[in-house]
Amino acid sequence: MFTTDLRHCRSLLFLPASNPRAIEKARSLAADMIVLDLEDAVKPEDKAEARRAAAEAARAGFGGRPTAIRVNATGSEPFGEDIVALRRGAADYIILPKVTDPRQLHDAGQLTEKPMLAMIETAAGVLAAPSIALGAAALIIGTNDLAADLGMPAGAGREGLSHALQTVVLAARAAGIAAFDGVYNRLEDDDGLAEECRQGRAFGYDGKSLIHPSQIDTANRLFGPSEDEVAAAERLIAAATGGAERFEGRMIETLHVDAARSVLARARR
Ligand SMILES: CC(C)(COP(=O)(O)OP(=O)(O)OC[C@H]1O[C@@H](n2cnc3c(N)ncnc32)[C@H](O)[C@@H]1OP(=O)(O)O)[C@@H](O)C(=O)NCCC(=O)NCCSC(=O)C[C@H](O)C(=O)O
Ligand SMILES: [Mg+2]
Repeated sequence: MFTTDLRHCRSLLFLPASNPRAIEKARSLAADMIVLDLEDAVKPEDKAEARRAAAEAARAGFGGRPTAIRVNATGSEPFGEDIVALRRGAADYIILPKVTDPRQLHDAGQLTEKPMLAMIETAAGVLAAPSIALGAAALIIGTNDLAADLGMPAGAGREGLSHALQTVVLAARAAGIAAFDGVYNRLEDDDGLAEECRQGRAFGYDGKSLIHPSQIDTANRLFGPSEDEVAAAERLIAAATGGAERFEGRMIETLHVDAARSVLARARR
């Protein structure tokens, strides 16, 4: 299931690899990527068993959907065992958390054959994002850790993260890779989740990290092109004759035709 183009992924469902019920449940869920977590969702005493369970779950697969394993951060005690144990396993991707320097990806790459997604979760990571992106298959912003690293008070909202949110997308696009938004923690606030998905998409993110099955439909709907967008793209392509021209009261050029074709390609996937 390996592909280097992850821009079609709208929903990345994280689950603790130490939770067998969640693993079982994930097999029937419509997330575009399943992420088995070994890092912050797993207690220290459960790390070894979670590593074993993640390898087994990836081997069994998730109905052909891409599977990633988030290992513990480089420099942490379990990191070495994680990366070595999983290097030839069945997971399609490794997710490296708290990347602050491109050398971490390079060094981890000596220990695994898997393509790696890098999580940007600290001020240092944001500032190094353009060079980190050059060695990654995608970037994921870790908004919880980042808010903590920046010293933002609990419940501060995302305004203070806007520079980082934009920087991560810029870095990903400059490197030609996908960018994924962070998680939304409030499990029972569907409107808040939808608002954050719309905001993430407006920033240019391809999809969102998720923590609960109830969040999948919203992310898939809001990160995929809507029916209105598809219809508008079809009208634009049918009307365009090349060069600058008037279309439905606005100026369009070749780049708008290319963008409309991308919308249709994304809708097809
Ligand atoms: C957040 C949770 C701890 C909530 O758990 P709980 O209240 O027990 O959930 P429910 O009772 O509503 O669950 C109903 C059923 O759904 C299954 N379930 C729950 N979550 C998941 C999931 N993520 N994937 C698959 N299935 C899931 C339950 O097993 C129930 O099934 P059943 O028993 O058969 O009915 C919990 O949702 C959870 O653990 N979520 C994931 C947490 C996680 O992975 N965290 C790491 C990623 S967060 C991140 O990356 C932050 C980043 O690092 C940053 O810094 O920002
Ligand atoms: Mg984190």
